[in-house]
Amino acid sequence: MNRDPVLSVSGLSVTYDVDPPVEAVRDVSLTVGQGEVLGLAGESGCGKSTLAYAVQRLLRPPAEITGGQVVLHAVDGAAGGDVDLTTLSPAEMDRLRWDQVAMVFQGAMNSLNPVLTIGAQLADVFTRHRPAMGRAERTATCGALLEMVGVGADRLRSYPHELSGGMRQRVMIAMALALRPRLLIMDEPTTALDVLVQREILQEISRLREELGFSVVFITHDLPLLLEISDRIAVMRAGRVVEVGTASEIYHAARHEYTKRLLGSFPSLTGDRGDFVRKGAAV
Ligand SMILES: Nc1ncnc2c1ncn2[C@@H]1O[C@H](COP(=O)(O)OP(=O)(O)OP(=O)(O)O)[C@@H](O)[C@H]1O
Repeated sequence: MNRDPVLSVSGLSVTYDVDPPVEAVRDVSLTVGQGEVLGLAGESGCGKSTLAYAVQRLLRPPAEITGGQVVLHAVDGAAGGDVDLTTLSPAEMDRLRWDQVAMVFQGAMNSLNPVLTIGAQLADVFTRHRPAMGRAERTATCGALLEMVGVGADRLRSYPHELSGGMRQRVMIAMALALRPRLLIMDEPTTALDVLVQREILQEISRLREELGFSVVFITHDLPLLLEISDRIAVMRAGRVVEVGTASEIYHAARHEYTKRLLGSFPSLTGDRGDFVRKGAAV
């Protein structure tokens, strides 16, 4: 399936300037299509998170982008055109983050402020990014967001400790989707949750993506999970993308030795080969 690109990463490299330097991301090129779920797989330490943080320009020293571009494409040739995120000033990037590209990371649910209600924290996104929005509309929008992720508007006045981990992670997803970003980057968003809650949240993300049409970069070391939820999968190893293919290509016809080894390391994938690839996924 051909989709218009939302994001194109080309030749991106990131080094941690320590002694000796760590080249965490090496010459990575990837595109994410509109409405696509791109899975990013690879074992711990291969550079997945560094790549995600680089795209969002959230890296801090000693990390440094040493080359490449991260282009966010314009919607249908809209004013302003394509933007290379690596060239934006911090203030320009602040405006764009959340608004166009949002991120949910593994520990996100623990980053909610314990002394503020869920409603106040959601409202803060609008106060900062949509200052013209009136109070009543803000409250209504925050309530609708909580409904959308299955938490319920009656939780607006709850404090984080009154919600389960799964619910708090849903709140973080609501926050990430608040401004209707075009791209959602999720770095192990459900890893800390039990399997049932994880599954419910993944179904919710799939449903929301269909409803709202955003694209997703989904990062995890859990390849079976990626095979189920992704349209395409990029496999990373030691900072490089070694293979990109549709979920079906990766599952049935992996070309790279490392991908085959990675597939082989999940016993559930090497027994009777079930129907792992998501129904309706691009082949
Ligand atoms: N602050 C840092 N200073 C030096 N090296 C770092 C730093 N942060 C990460 N690295 C190194 O960069 C490489 C990539 O790390 P990264 O966290 O991006 O990998 P990952 O694939 O996301 O791993 P995980 O799944 O465990 O989070 C690793 O070799 C790691 O040790």
